Amino acid sequence: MRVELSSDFQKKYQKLLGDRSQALFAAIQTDSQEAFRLNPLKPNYQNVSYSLAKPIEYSPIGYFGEINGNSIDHLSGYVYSQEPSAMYVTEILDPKENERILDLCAAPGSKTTYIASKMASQGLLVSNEINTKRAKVLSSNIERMGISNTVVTNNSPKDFEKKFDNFFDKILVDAPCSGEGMFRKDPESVKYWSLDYVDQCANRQQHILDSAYKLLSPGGTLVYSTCTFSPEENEQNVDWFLKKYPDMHLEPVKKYQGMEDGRPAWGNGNPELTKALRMFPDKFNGEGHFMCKLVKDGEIEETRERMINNGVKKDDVKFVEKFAKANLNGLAETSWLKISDFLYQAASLDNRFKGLHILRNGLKLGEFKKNRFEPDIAWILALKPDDLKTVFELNAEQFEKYLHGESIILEQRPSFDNKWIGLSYQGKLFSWGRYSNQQIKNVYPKGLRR
Ligand SMILES: C[S@@+](CC[C@H](N)C(=O)[O-])C[C@H]1O[C@@H](n2cnc3c(N)ncnc32)[C@H](O)[C@@H]1O
Repeated sequence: MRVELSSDFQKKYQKLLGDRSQALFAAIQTDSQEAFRLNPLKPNYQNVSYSLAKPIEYSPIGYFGEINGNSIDHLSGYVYSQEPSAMYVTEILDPKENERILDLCAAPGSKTTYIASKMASQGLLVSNEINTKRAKVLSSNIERMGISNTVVTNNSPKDFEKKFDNFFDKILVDAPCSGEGMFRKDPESVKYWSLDYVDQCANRQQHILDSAYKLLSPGGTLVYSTCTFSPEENEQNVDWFLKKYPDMHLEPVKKYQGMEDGRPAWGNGNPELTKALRMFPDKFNGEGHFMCKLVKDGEIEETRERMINNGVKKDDVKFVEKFAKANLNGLAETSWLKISDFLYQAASLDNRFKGLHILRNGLKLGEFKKNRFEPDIAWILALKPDDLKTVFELNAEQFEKYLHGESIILEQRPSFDNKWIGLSYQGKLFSWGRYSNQQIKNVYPKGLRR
């Protein structure tokens, strides 16, 4: 599909880029780059049905290629579709186990799920999204990838300021932007573009950056990224930020083939801006992006958590222990949290979260029903086959049926008789099944059925 570039856009970039602008406009008319990531949180995570012949050099888990949203690899959270340029943002952030990380503009979750996969279920990741509909998509992507150390919130960045000042070791601001770098991937986005829209985006980004500064610990790292070319939203905003907050400085980032320096001339002549990074699709094998790493002076300080009561009663524990004894090979020590009838393996019991709109705190384990406990899909997606007493491998026909919402009738009496079993296809756990009388009842959530 041809991307209709407006004359304002063309004039602007002819002025900024001179002759090179023609190469950029031509690149915008070519096909976008498809790529995907593997998920190291899963057992045998490289065992996928997609070709790994074209690795992305700057991402140890990234590959060129297209994936199918209905494949078992996708449904079981073994793969995540992400265009290649965007992958480098998380590599720059360099998340580590046991850090406290905030992703302020996180939906639909491609960078957050990458961050979590590098944290190996340790530490705390807060994934925030201001838009409620998008926050729900974020939450379900986090669930699919089997992530347990994340609190998903649906708030404005400002809402965090009072309670989380100087709290986070690392913050990602993957800002809402004018999206010029995504024109060829999403030609519809051209319709929203105007010179005024760029200015509005730049202004909104400054507000988000103001919040991010307050939430960042001394010694902490802030990664700022956009998928747009405009100087106003990139170099000019970074220059504005550095001037407003003199205890912040830019750190250089490694540049691979086709990645370019930020442009001082586009940011009031600030020479530091060469440390930022640009990707233009005429030189780089991915969509248009800008990213940079900003560090706050000082040392990271330990902050004590202020714990809340987890709401779990003695009887609740009994029900869960009974469930685990019948269906699991043990129950790990964990921080439980009960919210109404739902039980979570909490990512955080810190009372700083009080007052925020939380969609998910850690791993949703299940629900207390009358005199019993029923496990949630999120739990199975985070479990490994060895954690379960019974894993039942479906054949292709059974798998299709189960995805449609049908129950599975077994021809013979199986060797197990416990009620809650893990269902796998091609060796990948993707759902619970409820067994009784030679039948596996369908408990695949209605919203996920195909
Ligand atoms: C570029 S997208 C984030 C993409 C995401 N990081 C990912 O990798 O999947 C920017 C997000 O910022 C959100 N947003 C819009 N206005 C915002 C605001 N004022 N403050 C914070 N986030 C905002 C949008 O809803 C959108 O989901």
